[in-house]
Amino acid sequence: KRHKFWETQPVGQYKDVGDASLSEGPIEPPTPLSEVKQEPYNLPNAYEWTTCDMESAETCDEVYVLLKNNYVEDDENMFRFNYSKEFLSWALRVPGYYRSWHIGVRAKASKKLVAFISGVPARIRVNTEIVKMAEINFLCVHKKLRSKRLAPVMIKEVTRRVHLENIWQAAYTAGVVLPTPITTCQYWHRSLNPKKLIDVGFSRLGARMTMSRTIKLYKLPDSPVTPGFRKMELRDVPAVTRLLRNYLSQFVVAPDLDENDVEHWLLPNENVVDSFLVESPGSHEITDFCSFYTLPSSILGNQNYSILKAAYSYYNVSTKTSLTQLMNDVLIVAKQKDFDVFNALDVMHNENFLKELKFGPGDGQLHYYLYNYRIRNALKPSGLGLVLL
Ligand SMILES: COc1cccc(CC(=N)NC(=O)c2cccnc2OC2CCNCC2)c1
Repeated sequence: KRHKFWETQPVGQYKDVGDASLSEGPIEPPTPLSEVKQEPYNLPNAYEWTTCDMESAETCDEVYVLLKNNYVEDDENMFRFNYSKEFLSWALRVPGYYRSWHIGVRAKASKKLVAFISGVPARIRVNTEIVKMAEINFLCVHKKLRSKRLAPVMIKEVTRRVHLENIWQAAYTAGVVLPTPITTCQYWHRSLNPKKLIDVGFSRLGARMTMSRTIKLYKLPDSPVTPGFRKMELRDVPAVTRLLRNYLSQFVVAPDLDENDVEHWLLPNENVVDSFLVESPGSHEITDFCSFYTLPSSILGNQNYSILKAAYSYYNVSTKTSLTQLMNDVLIVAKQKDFDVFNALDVMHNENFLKELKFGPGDGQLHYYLYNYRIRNALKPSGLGLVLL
């Protein structure tokens, strides 16, 4: 497929795949800051750039409404991601963030926000190299402005602003294939409220299955079974950081998280992220960790329901409790919190529990990309230790 824009960018090109002569690392060297384009790229005349100050409740609400009405839908256009305002604030106001990387496009006449793209700084380890990167997310163009070729200019503008902060690599995901994925993940769903999922068309009643048989199939205990399983607290940050850093070191690509990052990304934050750990009752040693983030979806066109309450597997570490038992406890807690479905990608060691815990395969794939960084050997999803929101 022709990728007019992506063929001009420093990303792995299809023709490079398998070329062992190409070394791992940056594709292009950094540009001297004086040579980085100082002024913003040109937009079509009727539109203007705006920096979205996510600390302003009003601007945060504008971004929320734009995404709620125009962001990613599933392949059958039955659901649309409905990131909450508090989630967007958490996802964008990260330790060391740059306000200039929260980029909007307004219609000059109406001043309405019609497009958005964001970047947040992250330290990502690729094999033994720790690389400062921008995590790019929430690229959204209003439905009425599609195919005006706004996305390429928004990607170039966020790239320019990232370069101005002397950062030359980025990480991003997409449901579509672009040049060239570092890995392609399958997503899986575990029903928690099968009756609602079938009613809204997310799931279908299995062949030779009745509704009551299906409800029984997905039934879970009322509370977690692992002794010492509890909610993470602020005092746990040092121990969880040690546990997580050690666990993530086995993957080819993973975030390089310090205590400050762990406090931001993994401390429980109501309706945004939930995290739990296992503290051995005797030794008080923290042996296991699990977490999920809250990302509801709008249900498009159903009489009885308007929101699908979905939990997304985040970072999980098992050193004493089996990963399967740990994740079953996470499912139990998600059900207690009235989630309808628990989603997971087949990254890290997730494939070891998916089938046993009655996850079903989703109907799509999520592709991971690095910008201006070549990885020599193709990565399996099990080699990926990075979960993007
Ligand atoms: C159920 O509502 C949906 C609303 C919009 C799209 C999709 C399908 C889909 N595209 N799902 C995923 O990308 C996905 C499935 C499992 C785990 N993480 C995922 O995506 C995350 C990470 C990438 N950014 C979006 C959220 C589902």
